Amino acid sequence: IKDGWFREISDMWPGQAMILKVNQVLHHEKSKYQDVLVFESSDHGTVLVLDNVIQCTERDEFSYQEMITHLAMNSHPNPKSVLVIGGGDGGVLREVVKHESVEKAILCDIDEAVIRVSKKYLPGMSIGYQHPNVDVHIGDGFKFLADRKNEFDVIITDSSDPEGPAETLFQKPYFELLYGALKEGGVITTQAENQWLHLPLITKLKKDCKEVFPVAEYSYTTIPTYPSGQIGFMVCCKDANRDVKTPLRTWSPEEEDKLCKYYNKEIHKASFILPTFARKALK
Ligand SMILES: NCCCN[C@H]1CC[C@H](N)CC1
Repeated sequence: IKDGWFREISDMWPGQAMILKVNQVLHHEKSKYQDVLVFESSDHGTVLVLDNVIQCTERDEFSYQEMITHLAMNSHPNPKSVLVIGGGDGGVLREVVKHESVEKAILCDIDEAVIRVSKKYLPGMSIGYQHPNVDVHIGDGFKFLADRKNEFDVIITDSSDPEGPAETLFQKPYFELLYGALKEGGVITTQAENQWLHLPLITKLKKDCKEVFPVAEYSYTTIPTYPSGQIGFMVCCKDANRDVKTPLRTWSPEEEDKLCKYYNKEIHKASFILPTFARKALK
């Protein structure tokens, strides 16, 4: 932070940077895995930063948390057991428990510091931890999945970027673990980066997913404070006949307005419509 501004400079988005005005730093520590920073911004609420990369801001986190969750949950007929890998801020859990069908939701994040700090400084997201059907596991998602077979209806990988603790969550062996941990008809979503910045990575990601899952589609949402203002998801299903681009289950318009600020059944479908340059690369 210099002259009251935070700059998100990284070689993952060369030559550009999001810059946010800082009112005050609330917390800063070196955890076992990464640098953890929380600051009060002038216009985006409280901001969580890991290794100098913006993870979420109170102003726009709902876009990402709702889409990565409901794209998966509404592509499953009756999701009862759900696993979140990463997601330490609690926002995805908050979205998962909006579905009454959920009997058990487990969150597995490698870094206890992110959970501890989110509970203290991000109450609007960490509210997800308060639900009675939620269990928290501190550990490497890769190891957690290794001995879980045929257990989950939905697995959401809410990860940071490939540079850092989440590196293995973008590789094919991880998708094979996900496949094994899913029950029949299971659905996954993963954080799948930005089509303007990471198209080669997304192309490889989709190729790897298609070698493991019969259905694998890229979807994206708009989110002002992520690099280039949007982020994508890989949506995969074990059932070759499942059309993940159309929600299987929908809330009524009134319920949609009550439950979500971004996700709705139209944007579920629209999120898979890609610009030609991305559609060609991801064919
Ligand atoms: N629950 C928030 C997870 C954060 N997701 C990522 C953070 C880093 C970004 N460059 C990409 C999304």
